[in-house]
Amino acid sequence: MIREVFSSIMGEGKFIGKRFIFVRFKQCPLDCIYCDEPNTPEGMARVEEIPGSGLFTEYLDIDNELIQIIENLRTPDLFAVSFTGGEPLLYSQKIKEYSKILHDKGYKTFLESNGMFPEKLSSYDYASIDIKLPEHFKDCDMEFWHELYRKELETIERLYYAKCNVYAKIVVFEETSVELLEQIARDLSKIGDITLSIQPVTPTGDIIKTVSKKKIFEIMAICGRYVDVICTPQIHKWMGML
Ligand SMILES: C[S@@+](CC[C@H](N)C(=O)[O-])C[C@H]1O[C@@H](n2cnc3c(N)ncnc32)[C@H](O)[C@@H]1O
Ligand SMILES: Nc1nc2[nH]cc(C(=O)O)c2c(=O)[nH]1
Ligand code: SF4
Ligand SMILES: [Mg+2]
Repeated sequence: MIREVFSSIMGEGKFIGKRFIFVRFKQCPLDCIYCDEPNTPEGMARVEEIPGSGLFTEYLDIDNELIQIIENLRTPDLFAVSFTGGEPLLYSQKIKEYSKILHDKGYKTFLESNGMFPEKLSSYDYASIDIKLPEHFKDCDMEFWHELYRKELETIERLYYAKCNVYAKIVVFEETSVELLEQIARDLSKIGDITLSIQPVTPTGDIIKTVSKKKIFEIMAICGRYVDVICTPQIHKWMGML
C-alpha cells in the first residue's frame, strides 16, 4: 500500500515552502502523461531514516508502523502530513484511521488527490485537488473527461463545505487552452473562495517543453478575474529535494 515516507519542503501549491512529511501510496487509476511517479503495485516500502537526509531503508510492509515512522520524522517546523501517491483515496479507509490517530497526536493532515473519488472523502485540515485537462491523457475521451471534471468539482465543493482549507491545482502546458482555464476558474468561483494553483509542467519523459513566461502571465491574468491565483512550479525539483 505505501511506497515511501519522507520529510521535505512542500514543492507545490498553496503551502509551497512549508515542511511536510509525505506519505506516498502506490498505484493510481489515471495515467496522466506528465506523471512523475511510477504507477506499479510492486516494490518495497522505503522510509527516510533521518528527516531530509534522503537516506532510506526498505521494508516489505510498513502499513502498521506508519504512525511511529511519522513520529520519528517529526521536526519543529513540521506543517502537516501529506497523503499523496499515486492516488491516496484508493486507501481511504486506512487514511481515515491514520488521520484519527494523527489528529489525536496534534498533527495536521493534507490530502493531495486527483479528485476522482468524492464519495471516499473523510476530513483533512488541508487539501490540494488536481483538475486534470483533456491534454493530460493520451487519446482522451471527452465523455470521460467531463465526468472526471464533475467529480473533481464535487470533491472540491464537499471539502470546502466541510471547512477543509482546500485549493485547486492545474498542471498547464504551452498548448493549454486559456478559454478552458477561464471556464474552470469561473466554475471554481461559484463554489467559493478557492485558490487556484497554476503549475507549469516539469519536463519529464516525452514532455520536453515547459511553459513560457508569456503563457503563464496570460493564464494568471484570465483566471485572476475569477479566483485568487498563484503560479507554483515544482520548486523541490529545482532545489534537488524529494
Ligand atoms: C504524483 S501526483 C499524486 C497525487 C494525485 N494523484 C494528483 O494527481 O494530484 C502529485 C502531484 O504531482 C504533480 N505532478 C506530477 N508530475 C508532474 C510534472 N511532470 N509536472 C508538474 N506537476 C507534476 C501533479 O499535478 C499532482 O498534483
Ligand atoms: N517536495 C515535494 N513536494 C510535493 N508536493 C506534492 C508532491 C507529490 O508528489 O504529491 C510533492 C513531492 O513529491 N515532493
Ligand atoms: S492522477 Fe496523480 S498519480 Fe495518477 S497519474 Fe495523474 S499525476 Fe500521477
Ligand atoms: Mg511529487
